[in-house]
Amino acid sequence: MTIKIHDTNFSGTNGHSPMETELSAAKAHPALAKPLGEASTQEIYAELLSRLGEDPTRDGLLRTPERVEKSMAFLTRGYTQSIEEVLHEALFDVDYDEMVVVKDIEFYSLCEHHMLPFFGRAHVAYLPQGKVVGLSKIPRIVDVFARRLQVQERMTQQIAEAIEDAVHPQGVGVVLEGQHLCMMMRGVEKQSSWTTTSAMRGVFKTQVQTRSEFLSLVRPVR
Ligand SMILES: Nc1nc2c(ncn2[C@@H]2O[C@H](COP(=O)(O)OP(=O)(O)OP(=O)(O)O)[C@@H](O)[C@H]2O)c(=O)[nH]1
Ligand SMILES: [Zn+2]
Repeated sequence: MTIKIHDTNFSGTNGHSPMETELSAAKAHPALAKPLGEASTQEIYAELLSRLGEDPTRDGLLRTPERVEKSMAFLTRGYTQSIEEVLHEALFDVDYDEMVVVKDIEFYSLCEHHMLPFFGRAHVAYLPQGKVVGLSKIPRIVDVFARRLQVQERMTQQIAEAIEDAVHPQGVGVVLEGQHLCMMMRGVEKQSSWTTTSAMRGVFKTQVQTRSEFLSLVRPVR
């Protein structure tokens, strides 16, 4: 099964800034009957292990809260990064007006509904008009948005917006193909379904030929 969602029009902004994240984290969640007070993140993970029926004091689990805290910080490090930092001024004035395509960029993200991984490949293209971006910065932009709690549609749009804002090209095309563990190891338990999302901007939206060239170059296989 493949779900294709094209030109989705999510109103999401460019993710949350660290400041916004702090603010929203400070609000009490309805599931929290009592404030957690001074509990540290590691204490909360230890408590979680206990509530799952485990013994957090057994040898194998003793350092698990510490490891999970570190691992979650890595998996969500996009909240502490900005596109400006990542670009690091790697924008160059180059007189090249043919399509630039970086395809098969692997990504790993976490779905915001279950906090389970979804992962796959991103294909990114743009048609410059006087400015190009350092090639490595394109996968870096993908990672800034992947390393947050996401839905695939919003992530697709955020990547397109970031490229658009950085190089003001004639157009941008982004296709993401992902597999969601929340649909594989739980829930509907479908092992072979891939979700394809796309965001087409500028001439990638208005010119069928440009869009077709992009899609034929990336040839999503599924
Ligand atoms: N559109 C979209 N949906 C997603 C994404 N990741 C996970 N989901 C879906 O989010 C939905 C959450 O649905 P709910 O009914 O609230 O949660 P649930 O009971 O756990 O749903 P099931 O997964 O069907 O068991 C599910 O349909 C997931 O497949 C994503 O990136 N985009
Ligand atoms: Zn999910």
